[in-house]
Amino acid sequence: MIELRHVHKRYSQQKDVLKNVSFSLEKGSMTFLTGQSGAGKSTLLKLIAGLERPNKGDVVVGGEPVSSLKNWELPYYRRQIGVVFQDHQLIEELSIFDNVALPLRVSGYSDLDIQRRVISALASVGLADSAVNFPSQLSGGEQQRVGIARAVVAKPSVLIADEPTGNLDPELSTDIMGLLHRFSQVGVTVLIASHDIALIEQLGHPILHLQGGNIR
Ligand SMILES: Nc1ncnc2c1ncn2[C@@H]1O[C@H](COP(=O)(O)OP(=O)(O)OP(=O)(O)O)[C@@H](O)[C@H]1O
Repeated sequence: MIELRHVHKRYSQQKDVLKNVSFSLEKGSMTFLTGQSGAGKSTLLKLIAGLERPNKGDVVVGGEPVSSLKNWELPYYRRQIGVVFQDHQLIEELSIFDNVALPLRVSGYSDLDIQRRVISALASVGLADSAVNFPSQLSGGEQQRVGIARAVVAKPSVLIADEPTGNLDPELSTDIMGLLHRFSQVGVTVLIASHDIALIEQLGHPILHLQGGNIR
């Protein structure tokens, strides 16, 4: 489902961030990505999301050669990728409903479709009753759930999360990881960058460790 073949990445004149990285992830798998600060975790996620291009090698997602898509093709490709950030990046002035609806509105979905999908996405993260609230009325863990609802509302085939529990306490972190796992169980391929070694070792999913530009 996600395959990296001999991927190299460097930014401008810097040293290589990723050197000859190859791996593949099955559809419906859940995998963690670890590594020290600066190891290249976010860079690797951005390559999969089509937000950066490799200098060498191929990134293939769902059979699509992402690294060779033309710039005008990338926005269409990105619609199948859900992204969850550490700082959930909700818009304070918009209701929870409107925050989750945003990617659908940008993609031109009908109002009826938006209504149906947003309520279903909020229900999938246990927040169907919070649609009319605003972000500041929710706890940190609930706000992160809204971020996940927004990431899955367009039914992506891939969900990538960059430190999704970085600002949460251990109990809420376990909840969020459990929620992400539920999406993998219905066929979404999930890749999560995390520093939280203790938590991810306890969860028992495969771990890719980035060190010195390679997967160890
Ligand atoms: N847009 C950019 N331009 C130049 N250098 C960059 C850019 N993005 C990242 N880098 C550099 O690439 C390296 C890897 O960064 P990246 O953010 O991928 O690491 P990370 O493992 O996600 O780190 P952290 O855990 O601190 O978020 C770092 O040295 C960083 O400074």
